[in-house]
Amino acid sequence: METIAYLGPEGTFSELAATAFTKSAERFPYRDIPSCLQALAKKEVDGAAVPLENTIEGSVNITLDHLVHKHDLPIVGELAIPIAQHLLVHPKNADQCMETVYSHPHALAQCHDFLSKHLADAEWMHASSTAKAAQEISEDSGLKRAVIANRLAAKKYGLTVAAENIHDFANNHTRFVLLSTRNVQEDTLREMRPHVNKKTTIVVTLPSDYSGALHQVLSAFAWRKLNLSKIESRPMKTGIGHYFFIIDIDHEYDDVLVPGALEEIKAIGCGARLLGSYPSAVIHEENEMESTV
Ligand SMILES: O=C(O)C(=O)C[C@]1(C(=O)O)C=C[C@@H](O)C=C1
Repeated sequence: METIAYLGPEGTFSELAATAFTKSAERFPYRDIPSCLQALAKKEVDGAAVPLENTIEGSVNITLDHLVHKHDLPIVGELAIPIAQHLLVHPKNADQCMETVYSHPHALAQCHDFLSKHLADAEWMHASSTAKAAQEISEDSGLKRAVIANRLAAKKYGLTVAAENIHDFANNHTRFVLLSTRNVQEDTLREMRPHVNKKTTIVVTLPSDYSGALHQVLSAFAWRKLNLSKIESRPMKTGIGHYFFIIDIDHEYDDVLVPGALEEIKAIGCGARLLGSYPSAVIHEENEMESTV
């Protein structure tokens, strides 16, 4: 893989994840997650690293929905990285009282307890990414804004860390997926961490709302002893009560078991689409991450 898209600007968690997936690829920042996926679909880049799920906040719906409704971009790798959130200020404002806290909505949500306790009177304002918030306050000390972002953004934009590790739960991780239309699985496997598992992600739609439909789908996995690590319903966007299911299977797409389960699901009238079968790894500690400064 030579080029990889990520949610920019430089210094986001997405850039940290893109670097952890592949150090050799040239990284290209995009303004939002749909633009990263669009860039890959239009072949402006070979890959895209996008967030899928956070320990505290749950699924990143914009990624899930665009992967299901708008594109056919295979997942070729998955990496969960530690998310340490810090409160950053412009060095000229180190001793000032801040009127606003600015960050990506997920970062603000991950620090809700801290904000309620220490910055309850400030306005909590959304930015397109943690690093975008950091970049903006670095350019104007008159803003009287604190941001929530990572240490990389603090270094990149010359900001002072006013409070460290302000996320509400210690084990804060975000799962990122690497998408690519190229067959890069072997490369990513080699570059990824030693503890690599194989996973398969599928999307299932039910033919109509009848009793036991989901039970029938799940039994196709149960009797094959295929463990599911996640099942989540999301709206089809066609009407209230219409859902699709994203299912993560703790197994590679082999010759027999997973294809057999998908055929069985289709035979009972459900839709089943493969989003990818890929290596999956976890980076537990922040000091295991490569810095990109
Ligand atoms: O704003 C960033 O730094 C991002 O990479 C986005 C994002 C997200 O979408 O959840 C990624 C990881 C963290 O959970 C916080 C924000």
